[in-house]
Amino acid sequence: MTKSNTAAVQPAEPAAKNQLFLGTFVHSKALTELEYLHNAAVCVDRSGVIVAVERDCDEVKARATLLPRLGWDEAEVKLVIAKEGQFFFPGFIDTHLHASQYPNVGIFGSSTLLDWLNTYTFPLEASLADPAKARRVYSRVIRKTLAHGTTCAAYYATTDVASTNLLADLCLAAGQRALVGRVCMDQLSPSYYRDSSPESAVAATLASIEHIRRADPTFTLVRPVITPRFAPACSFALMRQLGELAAATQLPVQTHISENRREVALVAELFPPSATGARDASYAALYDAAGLLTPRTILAHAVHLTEPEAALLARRGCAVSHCPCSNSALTSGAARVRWLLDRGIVCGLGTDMSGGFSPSVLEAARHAVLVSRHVAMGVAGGGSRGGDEKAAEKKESESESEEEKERAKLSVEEVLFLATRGGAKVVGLEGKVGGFDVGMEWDAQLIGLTMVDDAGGGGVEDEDGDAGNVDVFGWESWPDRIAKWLYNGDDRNTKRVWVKGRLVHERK
Ligand SMILES: Nc1nc2[nH]cnc2c(=O)[nH]1
Ligand SMILES: [Zn+2]
Repeated sequence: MTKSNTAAVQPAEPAAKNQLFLGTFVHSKALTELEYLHNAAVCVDRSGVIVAVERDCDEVKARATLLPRLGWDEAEVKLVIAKEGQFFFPGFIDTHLHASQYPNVGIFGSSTLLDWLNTYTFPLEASLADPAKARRVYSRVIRKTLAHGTTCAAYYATTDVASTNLLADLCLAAGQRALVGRVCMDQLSPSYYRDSSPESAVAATLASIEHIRRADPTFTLVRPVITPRFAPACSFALMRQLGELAAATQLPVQTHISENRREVALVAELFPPSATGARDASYAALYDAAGLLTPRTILAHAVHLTEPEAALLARRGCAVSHCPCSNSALTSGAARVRWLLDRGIVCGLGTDMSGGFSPSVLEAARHAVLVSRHVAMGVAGGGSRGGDEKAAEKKESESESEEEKERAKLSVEEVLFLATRGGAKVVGLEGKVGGFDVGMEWDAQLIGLTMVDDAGGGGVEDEDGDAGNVDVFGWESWPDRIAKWLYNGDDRNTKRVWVKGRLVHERK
């Protein structure tokens, strides 16, 4: 068994004190609805669990009635107040990103998926077998994503077990919730970056699972995730063995599906149903034949799925990670999120660094809005479809009513749902994170927007000269403020971030 190059790091300590948060809280109530709690109080106990949500409650009232009701000694309570222009929002959940590709963010030229992997991605990932480099990269990606409000991330590491384990250790130490996957791939990649057999890939996966189990025995913060890279890079024997491992361990699975048209064609060519027993030559049927479609499976992209494939995913209870920045950057196509949701498929958002060019889920959310507009405009295909298909699609989109096209558009509320509660469901944490309900854990961010003062300045927010892009003049409604944040916000607006009640990032 491969040893980690670090001693196991203990899980992050919970917050030392009970905490009282006061101010405005905004979270998703449903897919299309944000709830605004003004002058509210949220109490979070030492274990990081929300034990009370009280409306119309200022500090005086909280001290007089709320804290005594909870039996909390007020001297022992840490108080956090959102100021004017600030609000608490659930932490973001990035349902798909490659920690190992972080150094390449923004570097993709005009490549598309298959040449991008060979040119940019495999060499970088392979180089992270160097423990010092892995530590530098992984420490940075955790700090960077936390600074953007990502409280939970579904990470791909690399094929290297020691550095995969290090990523898990570093997440625990930093207090970031994470799914950490050791990447499996035994074909069609360079010889310097490939598992030598299905058995060695499974053994390496088990080694990483056992390491994470030792480091966080209850998987409270960090969980292993079984990670076949994608079908073209895995033999059917490997996919099947990983499917069996998923069944035996009940662990989550993450992989990619139908991202790019050439990839889809390659899958059909590499895996004829006669060789796999799949019901047809589709990508989804192949994964199903391997036992990889489970209610704990996260499938990134799903851009080019067919109707029967979507029905199969829905039947198996799989979730989709929509990665709009990546799909646009690599010219993969425009995923039809409304279409997926209409078919009962759970969706969340992924940055897919470094196919995606940004570590920010907020960026992914605004691109999800824009990509949905492209779907509405009938430019869903992208990539390399043939003439006949294009013509068929044109006809189809012309026959859709204006109303139907309009439905493809995602709203501000919807993409923020996908970034929080939707993502929580994708990673198996529904009811635990993603909102501010009693019984959920305090994974949250304090967002600050710049309140423009009478002289047209940015008040105290401007003191450091780096207050961000979001100016609020005071006449905006709360939905207007949220829209301004969605379209113009960045990490400068993310003032503080908590995971399970523990402060894990503070913008100085
Ligand atoms: N976007 C993306 N797609 C993939 N398909 C297989 N590997 C990858 C990857 O690293 N990124
Ligand atoms: Zn990916």
